[in-house]
Amino acid sequence: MTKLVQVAVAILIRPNGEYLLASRPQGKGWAGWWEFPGGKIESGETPAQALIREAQEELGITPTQTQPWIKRRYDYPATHDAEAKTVLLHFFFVHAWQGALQAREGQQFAWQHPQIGNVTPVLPANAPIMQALSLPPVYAISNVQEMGEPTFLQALKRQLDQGLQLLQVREPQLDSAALAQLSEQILQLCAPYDCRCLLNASPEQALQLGYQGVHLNSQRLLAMSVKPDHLLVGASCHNLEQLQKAQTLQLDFALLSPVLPTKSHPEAAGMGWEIFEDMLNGLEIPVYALGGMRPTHLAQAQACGARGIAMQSGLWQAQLA
Ligand SMILES: Nc1nc2c([nH]c(=O)n2[C@@H]2O[C@H](COP(=O)(O)OP(=O)(O)OP(=O)(O)O)[C@@H](O)[C@H]2O)c(=O)[nH]1
Ligand SMILES: [Mg+2]
Repeated sequence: MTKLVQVAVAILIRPNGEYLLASRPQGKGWAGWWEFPGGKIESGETPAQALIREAQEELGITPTQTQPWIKRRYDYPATHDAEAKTVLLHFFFVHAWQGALQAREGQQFAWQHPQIGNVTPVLPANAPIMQALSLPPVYAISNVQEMGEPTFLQALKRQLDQGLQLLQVREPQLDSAALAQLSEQILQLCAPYDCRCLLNASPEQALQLGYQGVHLNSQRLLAMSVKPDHLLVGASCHNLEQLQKAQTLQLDFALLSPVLPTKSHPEAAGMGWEIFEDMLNGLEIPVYALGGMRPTHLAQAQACGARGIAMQSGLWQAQLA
């Protein structure tokens, strides 16, 4: 049996989503590969304590604002410069720190744009983490049906000004002419911003109306056999079977709902955070929590391993409060 190594990993992240990678120094296994700063948890240490110590030792900084994220297990084979081992990686976001970055182990640093990583090779255990980081923490869902078009468009503009980067247009009440007209307005409003829009419909409809992505409901997900080309693809899931299907198809992300009870689906009880966390354990596809979410739930969702939260009324209402 290979040994299990527990590791604390620091994702230094800037408000615009850029994150820091470092090259593994000569003399360590997998030298030259890119990784997040971090290292082995010593006996008697919590993962959060190890995170601070490793940041001080490797980077000369002290994290002041941290947030636990995904835990990930990975089996490394033996290589020319390292023995076989299984790692349990405890990823943390580090949003703020004291001190200036220093390469205390002779490593190189590279800040990465979330959608345009430009250093390779990155340690293989990190591939799903980079996929998740290419998506923003908040996924908005439109609500023209309840708010009316002018109020919704105003609220959308305010969210775009505040940095919204991912939007699902979901208006099943509209006929195709009304949907085309609304889509044109939304896409025009979003165009100057760094915000990707997905249509909740078929991939053909999404492409035809000029969207960058499609959001599949669970029925469309189950009927699909290959990921549609040329689109960012998300899917709504309500159980493990659907999550696994989304992962097998290599979709870009999934939603899992309902986590908490919600006004839009009053008949459904929420699964709660514990079951939500269990369902995400071991999955590689990025997942957003949906159902009763408000902006204040983000840290809780991420501590369960989610990429972030998806919100409909919780988002548009938050800014009116
Ligand atoms: N730091 C770090 N380690 C990672 C990442 N991804 C990943 O699989 N690992 C693995 O986790 C383990 C961390 O070990 P490390 O070499 O950084 O440990 P350390 O800083 O305590 O140094 P040491 O070698 O002096 O004990 C390695 O097996 C490494 O391959 C990552 O993004 N960052
Ligand atoms: Mg290290």
